[in-house]
Amino acid sequence: MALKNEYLSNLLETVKKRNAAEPEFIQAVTEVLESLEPVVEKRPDLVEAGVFERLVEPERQLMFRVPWVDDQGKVQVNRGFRVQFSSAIGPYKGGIRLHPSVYLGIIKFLGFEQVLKNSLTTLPMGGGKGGSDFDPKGKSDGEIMRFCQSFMTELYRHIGADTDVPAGDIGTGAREVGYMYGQYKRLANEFTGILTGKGLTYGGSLVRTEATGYGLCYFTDVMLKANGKSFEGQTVVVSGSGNVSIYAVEKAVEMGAKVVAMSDSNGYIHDPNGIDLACVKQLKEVERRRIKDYVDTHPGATYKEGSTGIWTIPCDIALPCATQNEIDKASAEILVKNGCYCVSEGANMPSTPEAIEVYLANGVLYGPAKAANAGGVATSGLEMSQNSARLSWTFEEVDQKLKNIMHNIFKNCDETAKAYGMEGNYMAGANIAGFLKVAEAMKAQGCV
Ligand SMILES: NC(=O)C1=CN([C@@H]2O[C@H](COP(=O)(O)OP(=O)(O)OC[C@H]3O[C@@H](n4cnc5c(N)ncnc54)[C@H](OP(=O)(O)O)[C@@H]3O)[C@@H](O)[C@H]2O)C=CC1
Ligand SMILES: O=C(O)CCC(=O)C(=O)O
Repeated sequence: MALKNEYLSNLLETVKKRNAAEPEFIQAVTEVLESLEPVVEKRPDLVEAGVFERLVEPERQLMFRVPWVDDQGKVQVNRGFRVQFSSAIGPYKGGIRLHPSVYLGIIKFLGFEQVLKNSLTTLPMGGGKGGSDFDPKGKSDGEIMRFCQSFMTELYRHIGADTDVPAGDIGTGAREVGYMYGQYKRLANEFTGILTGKGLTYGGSLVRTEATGYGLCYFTDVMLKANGKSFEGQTVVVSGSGNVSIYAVEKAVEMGAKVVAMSDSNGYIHDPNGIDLACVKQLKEVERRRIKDYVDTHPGATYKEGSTGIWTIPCDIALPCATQNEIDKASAEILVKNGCYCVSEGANMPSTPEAIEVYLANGVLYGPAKAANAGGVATSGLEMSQNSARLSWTFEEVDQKLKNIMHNIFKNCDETAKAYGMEGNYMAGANIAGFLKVAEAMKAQGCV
């Protein structure tokens, strides 16, 4: 879809020129600017205040050397990033991705998405993202610890409980957060909530581990019900087998669905009897093995190489929970042909623009990532509140708050889409609603 509004079209051209080598960032900005066309018509005051130009330029981008020593005594050097995108509505907030594909463009697209996502949660959090091209796969515990300590040795001077609060993302789980927290504490000589996703023994929140996957299902459930459907008795495919995927499967099954497939970056398993989640948890969370090992103990299941083949498995509901652009146009068409009527995104930007066009053209219920996967960062916000108040809420308390937040996000996306004449287009609703809160704050705070 080409931008019709000349002002936004010119702005997008500038973004493309300035960030020419960052296709993921351009993709994320293009989608949002397309959704914001009706806002430009209605809100000339925001154009006057230069909000749109400022929204697409990060407040600060940090890049740094991360030297560490491997188990052979050899010095290794990785590149670290933190993009502090927007502090309009609160301290920068967003995860840290450790994956060999990480470069500035990936961190910028994730930081940009995070600004609008965090706004949708209604909690006071700005947007940021960090990471490194470090590959945790195959590394020993000692190597992971030395890397995390070195990463934090530079990052610590840029973050703080009221400045910037990182968390986990791909490749960064409880173990990595623990090592980073320990190093921060040692360098800063203070025990404050500068990271979320912490262990329960040192300031973490109950439900944070489950939050993104559970939140995805709470959002999807309310979206389905608003359209006369539910998870009950439905066949579901969930890509990935990491943190988001595992807890999305757990909650979808609890809500009555049958999940028949999961994947990792090497391939996917299909278990027509329903995935045995206890086995996946043991393989992935405890033993850190590959998903293909599942079939060794489940003869009724099959394994195939190549992660995108998972979308050829017939399903009613697809929950992409692995990585960006994992569903392209061809995969989206296969999903629709096989009867899939709902795609709800646990991963960040897992659908290409062409795939989204296929969903919208075929009336697929589409839950966009920045709304559907906001439960993780929302619960991080709840962890920050508990840390500030120096108390801990029960599992039930946090879970209920998470559920309320996800239901409100859906309501906000739904009502905003209707108000702008795009009923049922939750992507437009999410982009506009997320933007408006940030935009009002930016306007109120002047040209900064
Ligand atoms: N953790 C959180 O709270 C939140 C995460 N997200 C998003 O959810 C997604 C998953 O994150 P999370 O579960 O935390 O990460 P994990 O590292 O726990 O798991 C990632 C999963 O995705 C797979 N994967 C990663 N890269 C690729 C790739 N290029 N192709 C195919 N599969 C891949 C991994 O397989 P393998 O093991 O082979 O690499 C693994 O199964 C990401 O997009 C993340 O940004 C969004 C909101 C919050
Ligand atoms: O919990 C957080 O702060 C970050 C979660 C995250 O990285 C995301 O929402 O993509």
